[in-house]
Amino acid sequence: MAIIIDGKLTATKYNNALKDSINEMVQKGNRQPKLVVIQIGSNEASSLYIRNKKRACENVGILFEHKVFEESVSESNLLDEINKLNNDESVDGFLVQLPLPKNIDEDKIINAISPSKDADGFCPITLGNVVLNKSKIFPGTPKGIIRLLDEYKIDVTGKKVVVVGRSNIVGKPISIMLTNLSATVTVCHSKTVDLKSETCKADILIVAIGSAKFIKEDFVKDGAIIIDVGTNKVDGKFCGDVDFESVKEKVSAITPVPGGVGPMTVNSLLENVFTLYKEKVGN
Ligand SMILES: Nc1nc(=O)c2c([nH]1)NC[C@@H]1CN(c3ccc(C(=O)N[C@@H](CCC(=O)O)C(=O)O)cc3)C=[N+]21
Repeated sequence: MAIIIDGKLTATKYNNALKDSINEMVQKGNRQPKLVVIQIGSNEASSLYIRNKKRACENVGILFEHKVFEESVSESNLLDEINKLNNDESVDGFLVQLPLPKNIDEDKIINAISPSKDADGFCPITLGNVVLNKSKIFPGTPKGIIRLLDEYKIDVTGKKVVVVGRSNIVGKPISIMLTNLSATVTVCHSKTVDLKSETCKADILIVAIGSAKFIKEDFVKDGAIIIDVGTNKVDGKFCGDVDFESVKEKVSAITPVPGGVGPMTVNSLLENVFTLYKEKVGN
């Protein structure tokens, strides 16, 4: 039976350490850090994730503001709001919850976020610095995955890592961050010719495609480590991109859904806010 990599426990541990660091800053007379989350429309999954972010912020002592816009909001109104937040000194970081309505250009919105306020780590300057291995801010899910591997003493140096999915927020940045950590990384996607032959070579398999239980036992190598980024809802219950029941006897370690990567994503967001905050208030 595989080791279950406990993201919930690990996130709680890091959140508690962060809470202490924030407390220390406030004891020294600094203001509290502040995060603003912009939501457009009322997508059910987004509302749930935002609730989790809010709860986590309140637990560690980060002020949280939730700004909700109608589904019909114009791109220019949204850009005005982003501009206001870029210039609001009481705000350390903000993010625009994805996905956005079809009439809004996601690139344009993310591009408008100042790198000094980029809590998600999605803006082009931040991602450029990630590529160059000189960033202090990282996209939440990739950062959370690397922390989780570290917590479980899984050294990636020289390991064969296969990433399935090439999104801007998970697949691409995690493949670059692991390359910077000296892993040998293969990125697979919908046009990969023989996916199974690639995933079966992985010492560490990271799956971020958003397709419920897509990876079955015949896609994994004996003893592999599986990181499941998927958060799919099936019959009202969360499940990952990996068929947990199918692979669990074959692999050496696996992240569950829920309770795996998700809570680490939220912890990383809070860490990013604290990093941005320290750059503003000093140490
Ligand atoms: N601008 C932006 N930034 C994001 O960081 C962002 C986004 N858009 N759009 C959607 C994805 C998805 N995401 C998750 C956050 C928390 C959980 C999470 O807390 N998951 C729990 C399950 C939920 C629960 O049980 O409460 C878990 O896996 O244990 C999952 C996924 C952030 N995302």
